[in-house]
Amino acid sequence: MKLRFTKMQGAGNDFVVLDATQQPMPLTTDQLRRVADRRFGVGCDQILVIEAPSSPDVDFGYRIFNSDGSEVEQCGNGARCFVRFVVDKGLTSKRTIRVQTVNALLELRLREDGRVTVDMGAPIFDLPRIPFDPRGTEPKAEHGFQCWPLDLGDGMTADVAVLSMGNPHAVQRVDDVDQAPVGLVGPLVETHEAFPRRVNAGFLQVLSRNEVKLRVFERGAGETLACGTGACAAVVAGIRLGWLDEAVEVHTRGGDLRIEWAGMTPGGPGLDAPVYMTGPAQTVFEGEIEL
Ligand SMILES: N[C@@H](CCC[C@H](N)C(=O)O)C(=O)O
Repeated sequence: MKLRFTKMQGAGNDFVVLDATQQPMPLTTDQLRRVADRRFGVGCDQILVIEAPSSPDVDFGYRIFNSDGSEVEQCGNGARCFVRFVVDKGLTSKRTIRVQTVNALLELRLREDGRVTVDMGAPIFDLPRIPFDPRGTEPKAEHGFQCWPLDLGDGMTADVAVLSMGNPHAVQRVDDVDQAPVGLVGPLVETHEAFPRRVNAGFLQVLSRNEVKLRVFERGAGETLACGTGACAAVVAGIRLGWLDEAVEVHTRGGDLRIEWAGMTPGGPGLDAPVYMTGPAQTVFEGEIEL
């Protein structure tokens, strides 16, 4: 089977985008892994499949697969590439687009400057919905929000704030993100037994109340140059813990993202406020692969 694809990137988080709006594209886990493989395939962190809408309330369906072939609920950088793709391919003339993921409805807006703003919806703090099972551990509370001490074995521990942006995140604060042992600690957090569906592990360095550096060891993909939902989760956690203000520039290894959340703003909408993410989205090349 020949598969036409578009290679895209958003802040260095890279994607193979497949247009399944005309006909379904049911790829097996092995085929997804092959496409994502950087030596034997095209190479990417995630595969995005764009589908016809399942209801009149949305413009498109959108499925996301990690490079290990697992299907996931949400992908922030991917959502921005999604908009660029459907606009550039002429699949829509709209500039505000509604898409259905496996568990959420997203609203995406292509801006005049070419960047994309995504309404990522409200963060989820309810532990079973993340899902996170503290297994009897007591949390440490700061400003009414909690960090959970995870035992990582061999004398290692990590204090993580846990939340979902549609997909699960565990965020830990570090003094210097460039020196943080992301490759060692990331997989231990990702597969920790407290997270029954694994988790994305974020490492957050706070530079000021409006500026942070972030690295994320992603569930099912390893460390990526940027993670959009990871940036949303890290900023929301930082705001809830009293470290950050409402609008934050997030510097990742692949580029910058702007995250805004008014969930703790006095007189604001409260914890159900949506998170807004703005950042770049670019096509890199197009091609065909024989599977
Ligand atoms: N790169 C993404 C997140 C992709 C999914 C994630 N690895 C998961 O398993 O939840 C982003 O930009 O949000």
